[in-house]
Amino acid sequence: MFEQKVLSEINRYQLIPRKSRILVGVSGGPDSLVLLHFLCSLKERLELELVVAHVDHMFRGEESYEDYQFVEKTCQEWNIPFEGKRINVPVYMERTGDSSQIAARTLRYAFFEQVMKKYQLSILALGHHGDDQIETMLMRMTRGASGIARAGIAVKRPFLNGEIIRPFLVVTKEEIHAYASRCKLTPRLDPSNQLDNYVRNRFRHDVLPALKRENPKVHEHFQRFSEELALDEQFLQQMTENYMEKIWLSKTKGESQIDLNQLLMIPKPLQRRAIQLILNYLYLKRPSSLSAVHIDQLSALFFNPHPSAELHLPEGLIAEKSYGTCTFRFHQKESSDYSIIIAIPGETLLPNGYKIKAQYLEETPDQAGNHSFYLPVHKIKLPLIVRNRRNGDNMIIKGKGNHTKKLKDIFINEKIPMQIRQNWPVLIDQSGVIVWLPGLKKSNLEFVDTYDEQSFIYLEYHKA
Ligand SMILES: Nc1ncnc2c1ncn2[C@@H]1O[C@H](COP(=O)(O)OP(=O)(O)OP(=O)(O)O)[C@@H](O)[C@H]1O
Repeated sequence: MFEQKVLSEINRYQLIPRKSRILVGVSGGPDSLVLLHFLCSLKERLELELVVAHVDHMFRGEESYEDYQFVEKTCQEWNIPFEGKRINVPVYMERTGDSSQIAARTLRYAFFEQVMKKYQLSILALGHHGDDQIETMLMRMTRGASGIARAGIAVKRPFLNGEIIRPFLVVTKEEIHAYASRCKLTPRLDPSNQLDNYVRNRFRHDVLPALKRENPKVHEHFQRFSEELALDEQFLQQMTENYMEKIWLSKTKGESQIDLNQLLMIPKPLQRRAIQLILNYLYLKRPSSLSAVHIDQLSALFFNPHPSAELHLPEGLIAEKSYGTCTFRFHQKESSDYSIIIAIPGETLLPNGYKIKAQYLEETPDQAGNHSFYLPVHKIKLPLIVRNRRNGDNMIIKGKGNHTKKLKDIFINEKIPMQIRQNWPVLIDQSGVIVWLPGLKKSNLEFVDTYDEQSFIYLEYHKA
């Protein structure tokens, strides 16, 4: 039974203590409308205080405003305080360059925060369910996530002074729909959920049905895997931290040093995590500019039998190995040559005072101008690297005929002054193919007009 399943999940994780003050995020769709209905049924017994928040992201004109009015009216009928906001997400996307999903999420959570403070609520309840969990985990693993990033959506996690809870992860979409029709609820349906141009929807329509045919309770196994993985990761992280005191020889702002023998002595699965912690410390507030490639490069340096070697990392960080120690220091290069791995997602600062912002996109993008670039992941070999120009550089220009052009000629045609050319960023992939001359010319690798691409990297070039 639906109710029993959800109640035992609530008890198991102690999601809703008696007298909880809860904000329910209600889009008007089946999941969150059923969640609200279900929580209302517990209201008296658990002496709950419920408030509803709804955000109209203004993606679908009047139709999305009808969702707003629907949720507002339902709350009036069910006698629950309602807080709604219409936010022009498309305008925000234009200003920040964020994808529609990231922008909508950021603004929605900001509004949730506001309402929770206003009513002094400590719990935010959301309607994610078991199918969402499977899709999320498959998408993350397909994209190559590692460590804790492979775990799915948490049943409960800290938020503000309280928690976000998701009591429906234990049930499927079908079970929610059955509850809705049993209780004669008439939720709104978001047409974007039916479209096939989001990666998530492709997993939903193509992959999920096959898994459910194999085992209708597959969501329970994914849920268990996610929870076990999160616990294992937490434990391994704690173990790694316990070793760090022995690994660090000195930690100062200018220069830090580690004991390589100590690092190589700890269990192998912890070594990678220790390197991650070292890099997090060295880069202070910049962990987003780090990628798995840097960890690979560092462990290659540490494990290399040669007693001394040097590795140049982003933002001028140099790792210098000498026998049993490795010293890290930041250094401004005298030579004007540079070569930096692009952080995805993240922002990479360039020596010419600009930056490249990169993120993965799930939906099929629109065309971009000269300061942004949509790169289908399957067309290149990661990592992406930005470097200055080298003798003999040439690229295949996007456009009629896809002809090859020397960078030298592009700079001359575009009248770029000599002294600026040397520092101009050139984006290449791992095999050295020139992908983009940011702000100047695009290669033929940019997404053109096919709608069946899997996943994109969206790059933007701005002043830092
Ligand atoms: N516009 C919104 N306003 C308020 N809460 C929202 C909104 N969009 C999503 N939520 C909350 O976040 C949860 C997950 O959102 P998501 O978009 O992944 O699910 P959904 O399939 O649209 O769910 P639903 O069937 O409730 O519309 C929803 O169940 C709901 O609790």
